[in-house]
Amino acid sequence: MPVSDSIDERPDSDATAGPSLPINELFYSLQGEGTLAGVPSVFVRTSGCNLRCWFCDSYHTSWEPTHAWMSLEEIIAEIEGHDADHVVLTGGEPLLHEESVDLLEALDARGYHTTVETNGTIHREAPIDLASISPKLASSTPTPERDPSGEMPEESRDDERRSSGAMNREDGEWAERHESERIDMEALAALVETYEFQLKFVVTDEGDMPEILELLADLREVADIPVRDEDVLLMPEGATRDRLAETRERVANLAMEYGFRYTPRLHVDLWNDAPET
Ligand SMILES: C[S@@+](CC[C@H](N)C(=O)[O-])C[C@H]1O[C@@H](n2cnc3c(N)ncnc32)[C@H](O)[C@@H]1O
Ligand SMILES: Nc1nc2[nH]cc(C(=O)O)c2c(=O)[nH]1
Ligand code: SF4
Ligand SMILES: [Mg+2]
Repeated sequence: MPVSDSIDERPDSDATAGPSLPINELFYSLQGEGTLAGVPSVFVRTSGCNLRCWFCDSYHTSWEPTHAWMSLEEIIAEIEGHDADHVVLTGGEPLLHEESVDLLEALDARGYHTTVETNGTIHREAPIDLASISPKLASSTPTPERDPSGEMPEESRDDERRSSGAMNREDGEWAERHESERIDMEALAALVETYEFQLKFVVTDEGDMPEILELLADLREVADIPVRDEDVLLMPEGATRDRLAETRERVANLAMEYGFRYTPRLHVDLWNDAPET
């Protein structure tokens, strides 16, 4: 299935109105993750993703995408309505959309610092100040066992999802495609070579570590710039406070053991899984 199938077409009436993007939410918050954690930022969340992580905390951009089409002018006007000089472009997978490049160029021209949150499978040339890359490990694959009635915390269950056509993790429909697309070493190397970057791995337990080490070894082999251990961040898996309470100390200990950084999920600590946070 082509990636664009997960997103409805741009409305005809917008065809002459210049570039637009499918926007799931746009809000002001603190950067919750990574080296810029705590920095007041405007978040622009595009809809649509080429992957389907079973744990995705942005379900309505991946498994069941919803959005409003917004022109770049409308997006920029909303961003300028907030008193921030950092913008985080996220998703879904924001680099699926070539119009994300237009948006980043417009933001750069206005002097904003831009972070792009990406799964690392797509490289585009754009004025990106920080590429926040989160390559997906095998433990993200939506196998039939990893479904909301299993490992997901109770409060993230959503009966509506089950009755909707999009709720197809149980039959493993996406497992194969996710598994084959989740790592693109060429795109990953191009991203780290082009941009200031951080590699932010979602970790549940020790079982994730061999794959991280292997991926880093492969990347260091092909990339023509150094990838330092301090560029590598371990982030506990958890879309809710309750789930993070189970994972974060274990992941913090793994960061110390392996000499990588730990990143909290400040927004989850502060606001749990509330939208627009
Ligand atoms: C929703 S994703 C959007 C950007 C891009 N698709 C990606 O995966 O990097 C934003 C960030 O949330 C992380 N994330 C998503 N669900 C998570 C969860 N349940 N626990 C921890 N991190 C999660 C992703 O790994 C990524 O770093
Ligand atoms: N506060 C806050 N910080 C974030 N950093 C990355 C996020 C994302 O979803 O990409 C995110 C988010 O959703 N909220
Ligand atoms: S790659 Fe990002 S947006 Fe896509 S399903 Fe995974 S966590 Fe969600
Ligand atoms: Mg988020």
